[in-house]
Amino acid sequence: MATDSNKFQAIISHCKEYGFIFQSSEIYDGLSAVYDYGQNGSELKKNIRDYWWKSMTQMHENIVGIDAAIFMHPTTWKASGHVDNFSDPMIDNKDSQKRYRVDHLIEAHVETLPKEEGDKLLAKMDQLLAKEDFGGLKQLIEDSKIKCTVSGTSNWTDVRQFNLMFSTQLGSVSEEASEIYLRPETAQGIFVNFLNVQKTGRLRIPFGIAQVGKAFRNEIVARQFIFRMREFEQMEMQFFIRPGTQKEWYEYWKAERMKWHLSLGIPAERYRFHDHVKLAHYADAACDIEYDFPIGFKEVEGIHSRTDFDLRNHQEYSKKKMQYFDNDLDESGKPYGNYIPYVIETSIGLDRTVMMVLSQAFEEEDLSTEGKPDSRVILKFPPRIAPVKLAILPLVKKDGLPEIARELMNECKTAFRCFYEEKDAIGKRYRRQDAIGTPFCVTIDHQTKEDGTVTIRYRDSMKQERISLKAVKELVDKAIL
Ligand SMILES: Nc1ncnc2c1ncn2[C@@H]1O[C@H](COP(=O)(O)OP(=O)(O)OP(=O)(O)O)[C@@H](O)[C@H]1O
Repeated sequence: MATDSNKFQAIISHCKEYGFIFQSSEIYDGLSAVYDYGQNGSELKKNIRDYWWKSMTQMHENIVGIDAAIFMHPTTWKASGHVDNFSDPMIDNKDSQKRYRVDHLIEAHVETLPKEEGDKLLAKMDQLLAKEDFGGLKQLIEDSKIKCTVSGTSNWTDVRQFNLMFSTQLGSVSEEASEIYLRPETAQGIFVNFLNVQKTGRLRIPFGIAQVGKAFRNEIVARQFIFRMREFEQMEMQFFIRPGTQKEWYEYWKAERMKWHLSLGIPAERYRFHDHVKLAHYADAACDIEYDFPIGFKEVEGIHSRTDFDLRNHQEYSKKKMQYFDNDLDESGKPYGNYIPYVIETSIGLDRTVMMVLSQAFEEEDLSTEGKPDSRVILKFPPRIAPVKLAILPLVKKDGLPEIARELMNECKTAFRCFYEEKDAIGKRYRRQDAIGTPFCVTIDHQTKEDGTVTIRYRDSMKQERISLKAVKELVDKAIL
């Protein structure tokens, strides 16, 4: 049985064993902080992505989706501030050559201290980070006698900024090639297309543009499975509003996004808001939605009031107008006229959401009865995001049972993902489905031939009942709505 402290490791092993997530290029000993999704992981991820997409676009008449390229004109990243600002303070240990993000190094040390002392240190660190006082941060690390985990020494370099963007060359001949970046966020693809979408879609403020796609960051501390990756997916939505209305829309989206999280069946006490004290260069208000992972409360989603920072800067750097004409009337009866819209952003990591859903769903149940030890590992996914919705299992491989099962398979597989299996005892087959989170199993047996009923077995309660073969599809359809 996994205790709380090793639940994280148990989830990682389970993900590998059941085809959810593998280390990238594992046969070459892997690539750090890069992961591949296997047959079940990619279905789970796709279902979460689809659920987010649908709740943003289909369920909001004033939000549309786009799919912008990963590569963008390099000036994009100057205008957005990423070339100058997208960096973290780092420090290297001279003996081990190991590089640390300063805040992570101090936070790890704080965990070894009594609470009061730790809190003081964190408060001091936050102050110095806010002032970008790198000399002060180095002093704090030295005064606190923080040691490198590899060399065990306190032989530190100065604290320096380290840009997190990956760059590469565009063009085949090296002299002509120009340096471009792999996007570190998807948001800028939305901003540069703001007018294209607004005009062609005849959209009126307030409206939103949503996008899902890969983002790349050269993260330094990268040892938390899919929580912090170098290549990951973001699901972002930029909501364009009239200047001066940002407070109410910020509150609206905070509430709306929390509703979405709760709709995943995760109880409210596993979430909390964390308001930012130190704001990013583009924001006038910001908070995170944090989930209680096995590694503690951590950010899953950010909600940011981005002002007109991005559009204004793109206007300045591109020399193209980024304005919207608002012909609604203000209080004095005049049209609001031309302005650069303000933006509220909701930005959620798809991979972190996968990790959240896995953390919430993973359970090891003790099913021992007197004298007979037994247990099962189960993933209690909400049916709508489970990789497989229905397992169809003929009791035996003969007597016409596989034929009936195949017929059911043909009826259901166009509507949702099913899994067909004839091999092994039925109990074993049920357990394998529990381990990948299949909410329903249906067994076709000899009685099916007589009265057209099947046994349906529910994953969470393990209860079984007989229902009509004809009712199976509708039952699953309803559960995944
Ligand atoms: N390296 C990463 N790996 C996986 N997901 C990430 C990573 N960086 C960011 N995300 C996801 O993208 C979302 C929005 O990105 P944002 O720039 O706000 O993150 P962040 O504040 O830099 O995150 P963190 O403080 O954890 O580095 C985050 O809430 C997170 O879910």
